[in-house]
Amino acid sequence: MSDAIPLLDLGPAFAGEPGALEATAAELRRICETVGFLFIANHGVPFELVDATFAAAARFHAQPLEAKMAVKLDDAMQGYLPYKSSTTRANGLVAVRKPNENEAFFVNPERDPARPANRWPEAIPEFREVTLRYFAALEALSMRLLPIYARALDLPADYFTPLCDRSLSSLRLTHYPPVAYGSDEYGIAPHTDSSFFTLLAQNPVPGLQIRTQAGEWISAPVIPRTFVVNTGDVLNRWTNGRFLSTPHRAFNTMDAPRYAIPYFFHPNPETMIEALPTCVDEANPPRFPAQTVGEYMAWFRGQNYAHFRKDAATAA
Ligand SMILES: O=C(O)CCC(=O)C(=O)O
Ligand SMILES: [Fe+2]
Repeated sequence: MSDAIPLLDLGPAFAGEPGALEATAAELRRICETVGFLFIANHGVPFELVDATFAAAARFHAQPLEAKMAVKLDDAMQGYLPYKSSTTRANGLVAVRKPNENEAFFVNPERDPARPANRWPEAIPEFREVTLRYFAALEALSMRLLPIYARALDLPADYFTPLCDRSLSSLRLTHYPPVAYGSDEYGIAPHTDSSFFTLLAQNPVPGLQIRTQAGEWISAPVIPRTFVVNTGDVLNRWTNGRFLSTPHRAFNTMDAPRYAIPYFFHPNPETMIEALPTCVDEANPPRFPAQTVGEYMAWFRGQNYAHFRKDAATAA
């Protein structure tokens, strides 16, 4: 099953080898149109930084509940999301009623002085430095990927760059304790991501499953030193449905804790998501209403995080 999720080697394109950008973009186009999930190799992110971030996630979640509640999720969607307090409602897939069997900590970028800064766990001084360094590395990788996505869509290589250079991306550090799952229970229930794309560092503990176009759930293989990349709903809408946003879910079936450190890359909040010029024509009219990224995210978060549901109801 492992070849069901293709592997894309970024080495030649990132090295600027002649013809490599176009060849890599053509391969990315094929994968995004048919699978929506891929592994990337030679991405340039130092492995020590990935390991250090997994360690930071473990250290954060090992704290007493009281210390975690001191940095509880705020209105800017940063901080601690307690165990079983999110339900994957905005999934468009299955009626999920039970909360996810995980807890998480969200880190946001700190570049916008108008937004409140992240709140950091006081007892772990290195946590801030490590997670912000990881955030910066994945943001840099995302910006390097944009020309490949642009060429995959027959757009000028720099098309997405000014639309994504002040993104409100977010890093999630999730803890899935070992549990016996009942019916309708998941580590994280079937969902698509809201992102442009998501970069998920290869997990030493398996547990991610993706739903193929044929409707079958398959387990993602463990390929050391890669990232899993998947198209999110924003790019699915932007491409008028051409790039798939593929459903996935995760469980922890081991006896030990499982951590995941997905980075959700988003365009700038004011970027308007309406069918890209190369994804729409007379025979293929726009399928989604034009919406800014900010508007779309507000809706998505209202659906999935209990904390935001009141706001969502008033906004609706
Ligand atoms: O735990 C994983 O491997 C995937 C997590 C995920 O899909 C998410 O947080 O959106
Ligand atoms: Fe996801």
